[in-house]
Amino acid sequence: MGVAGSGKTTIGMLLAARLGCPFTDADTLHSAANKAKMAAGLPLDDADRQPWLASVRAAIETAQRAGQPHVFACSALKAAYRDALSQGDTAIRFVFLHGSPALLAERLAGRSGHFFNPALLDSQLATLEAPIGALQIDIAAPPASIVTRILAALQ
Ligand SMILES: Nc1ncnc2c1ncn2[C@@H]1O[C@H](COP(=O)(O)OP(=O)(O)OP(=O)(O)O)[C@@H](O)[C@H]1O
Ligand SMILES: O=C(O)[C@H](O)[C@@H](O)[C@H](O)[C@H](O)CO
Repeated sequence: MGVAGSGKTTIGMLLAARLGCPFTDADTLHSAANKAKMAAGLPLDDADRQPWLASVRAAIETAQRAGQPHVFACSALKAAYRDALSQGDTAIRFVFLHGSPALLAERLAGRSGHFFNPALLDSQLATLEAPIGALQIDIAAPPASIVTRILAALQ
């Protein structure tokens, strides 16, 4: 979890590869309307996110039925969103990727071919409710070392 540009896709894919398990990016579950809204520079609100989070929760339940580890990348910015995703299941671990606004803006500016409008970073940071008790990882390090840290902490 984390705001746009924090590396959820990059780190999540690498983590899943290291775990030898599937990876799901919640970005692939957004409706066309949500993607168009973000591309137009408008932040999603609770009502926009509700059906999307329900889809992510459904994907989590499918993964649980498969009975193997699964890595999800999802912004999950508010505590209520994380509650909707985990439904109190403590086996679902959240990894919070956090970094300075300047580094996040630099990462978003360096990325192309993505529907997310970098101008929305401020709203992402304003919406973010940092999780208490979750594993918190500084995104300044290279991806491989971030993944090594996450693996060590999750064991
Ligand atoms: N630790 C890192 N070091 C250097 N570059 C990174 C790191 N993590 C991610 N990046 C780069 O930063 C950009 C944003 O990363 P990524 O797309 O994975 O973020 P994200 O959180 O999935 O974003 P979004 O929520 O908008 O999909 C990408 O260009 C990626 O290659
Ligand atoms: O909750 C949200 O506002 C959205 O999930 C965004 O965070 C984007 O999906 C993503 O970060 C950009 O690709």
